[in-house]
Amino acid sequence: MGAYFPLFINMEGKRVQVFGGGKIAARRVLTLLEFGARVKVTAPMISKELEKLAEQENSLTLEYRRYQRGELKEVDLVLAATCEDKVNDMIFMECRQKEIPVNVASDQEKCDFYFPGVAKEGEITVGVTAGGKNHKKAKKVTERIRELLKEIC
Ligand SMILES: C[C@@]1(CC(=O)O)C2=NC(=C\c3[nH]c(c(CCC(=O)O)c3CC(=O)O)Cc3[nH]c(c(CC(=O)O)c3CCC(=O)O)/C=C3\N/C(=C\2)[C@@H](CCC(=O)O)[C@]3(C)CC(=O)O)/[C@H]1CCC(=O)O
Ligand SMILES: NC(=O)c1ccc[n+]([C@@H]2O[C@H](COP(=O)([O-])OP(=O)(O)OC[C@H]3O[C@@H](n4cnc5c(N)ncnc54)[C@H](O)[C@@H]3O)[C@@H](O)[C@H]2O)c1
Repeated sequence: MGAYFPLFINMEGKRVQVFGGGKIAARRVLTLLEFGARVKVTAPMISKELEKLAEQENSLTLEYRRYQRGELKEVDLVLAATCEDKVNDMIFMECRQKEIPVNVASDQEKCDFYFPGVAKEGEITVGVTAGGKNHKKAKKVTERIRELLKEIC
């Protein structure tokens, strides 16, 4: 497959539901909040990092429970980031059925969009992807761009 086109989306007020409240969810929620999204995290166990963030951020709500099949409604975007591949698959299938854009962190084949590495400084925003072919390189390039933006912006 060819490279994915970097579409820049207005996230202001968009309703994002994130399943899973661990390391990956925390990293991505932090980014989404920076762009004005309204985020709901649903998971039986939620990290301290997210709990702290929820105390400071009105746009972040936490729900301490498991995903329930058929539950999705009034949501613009879904991230499946639980540690259970089967659960992520079920979330993916429900989103497909309801035509809700979905990203499954454990399976690049089940992503309507990839989550990029994000470097942001003032009005400049850069999104980085290696198209699912090299996550570590995407991370390295993002870190270098962050340094560069700090220097020149
Ligand atoms: C850019 C970044 C954004 C972010 O996540 O915030 C990102 N992955 C990052 C890091 C990273 N990811 C992984 C490792 C562990 C080391 C390794 O495996 O090499 C590390 C390195 C680390 O964390 O140090 C593991 C991993 N990742 C995916 C799978 C499943 C699969 O490939 O099928 C698995 C195996 C899971 C497992 O089996 O357990 C899938 C995806 N990860 C993506 C994005 C999407 C496009 C990827 C691309 O552009 O190439 C894509 C395709 C879909 C999506 O999730 O959107 C962020 C770097 C930026 C930053 O850190 O600033
Ligand atoms: N895309 C990426 O960049 C990337 C990188 C590393 C790992 N991963 C994948 O992302 C996923 C999450 O990784 P992590 O390190 O954040 O895991 P983690 O163990 O830190 O967190 C897992 C979370 O899933 C929740 N969970 C478990 N069952 C659930 C259910 N039925 N409903 C809702 N939530 C449920 C747990 O309560 C916990 O909050 C894994 O599948 C991992 O393979 C992706």
